[in-house]
This record gives sequence, C-alpha cells and structure tokens, in this order.
Amino acid sequence: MTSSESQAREEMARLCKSLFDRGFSVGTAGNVSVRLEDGILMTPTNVRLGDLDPDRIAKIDKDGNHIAGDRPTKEVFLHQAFYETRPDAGAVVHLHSTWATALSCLEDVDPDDCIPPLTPYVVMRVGSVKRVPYVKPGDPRSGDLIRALKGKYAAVLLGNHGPVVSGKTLFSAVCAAEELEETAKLLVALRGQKTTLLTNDEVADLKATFGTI
Ligand SMILES: O=C(O)[C@@H](O)C(=O)COP(=O)(O)O
Ligand SMILES: [Zn+2]
Repeated sequence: MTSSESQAREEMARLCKSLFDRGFSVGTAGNVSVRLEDGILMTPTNVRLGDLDPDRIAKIDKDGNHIAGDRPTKEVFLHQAFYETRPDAGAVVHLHSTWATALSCLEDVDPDDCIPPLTPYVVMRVGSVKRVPYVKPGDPRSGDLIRALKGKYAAVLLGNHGPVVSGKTLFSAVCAAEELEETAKLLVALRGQKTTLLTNDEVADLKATFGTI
C-alpha cells in the first residue's frame, strides 16, 4: 500500500469519527469515499462511521471490483456516479443528518433549488442543491439519477433519504456536508416566516470572488 493510500485511510477514519461524535451520523447510517489514483476507498457496509478501522476500509479498483478491505457500502453506484460526472471530486460524503433529511422529505421544497441562498457561506461551500426522487438504498438507479445531473451539482438530496456532498478533498466535502446540514436547519426553522434571501447579484458576486464549488 502506498503512503498516500494509508494517509487517506487514516484521514477517513479520523473525519468520519468526528462526524459521528458530533451527531452528524447515528447508528450505521451514512457512507464516505475518497478517490485514489488507482481506485476508490469506501466505508464498509453496516459499520458505524465512528468505528472505522483504517486497514479494513474497502477499496474498489477503477472497474468497480472489490480488491481490499471489508465489503464496501451498498451505495457504491451513488459514489461512483459522482466521480464519473465530477472529475474534480476527490471525496463523497453521504449522511442521514437530521435537518437535511427533513428537507429531503418535505413536500413543498423546490427540487431544483432545495437550499436557497440564505447566507454567503452556503453559496460558497455548497452551491445549488438538487433533490432527486427516492430510490431504495443501494439501488443502482441512484447512480443513474446522479449521472443525469451531468456533474452540475456538488450536493444533492436523495428524496426521503438524506444528503450527498462531493468535494475536491475529504476535508472540504465534510465541511460542505456540515454547512448543508446547518443551513437546512435554518431553513426549517424559518419556514412560514418572511425571509430575505441573497439576491442574484449578491450570489454572482460571491461566485466571482470565491469561485464555484
Ligand atoms: O440508507 C442506507 O441504507 C445507506 O445509504 C446508508 O446510509 C448506509 O448503508 P451502508 O453504507 O451500506 O452501511
Ligand atoms: Zn443512506
């Protein structure tokens, strides 16, 4: 194993434990992956994100064959589809974090823009978020739903399921997943209240200054 793979394994275990310890994942919910030069590391199925053993993290090769570690998450297709359509993505984080999952279930949320521009940071770190229809966890059609978006969204809500966020690095994907969760909480708290959003010009200015996700 190369030293960069072993560092990636250690970082996955550390950041997943941090997510778990702070309540972003409970039980065995959620899964995380990191792109390597020769494949993808994925959290094993049915393992708590707080309990990962770096050496047992699953690895699949570029053709999707399981080549090391325990059996990978059942959401292999979902993660692969993000890497296929977003060449810059270096990591993908899927959680069942409470407030983003609440938004994934609410009926009157715009599926094309489920996280409106409430604050600058969510624009800078998460961008627009699309909700895709429900499919059963582990269903290969989750990959088809992501591929149909053609890489336009770094973050997606899986209908009646939860958020999935990609990032250039694992650290940035984890931070974006946290920001998405906190913004979803604000949005649910503000429902029914007259709320000011950032204007299109303000959003464009943020993108021009800080770049897109
Ligand atoms: O919701 C599910 O079942 C999966 O999407 C999930 O979050 C955990 O599944 P595994 O990664 O296979 O444990
Ligand atoms: Zn899930």
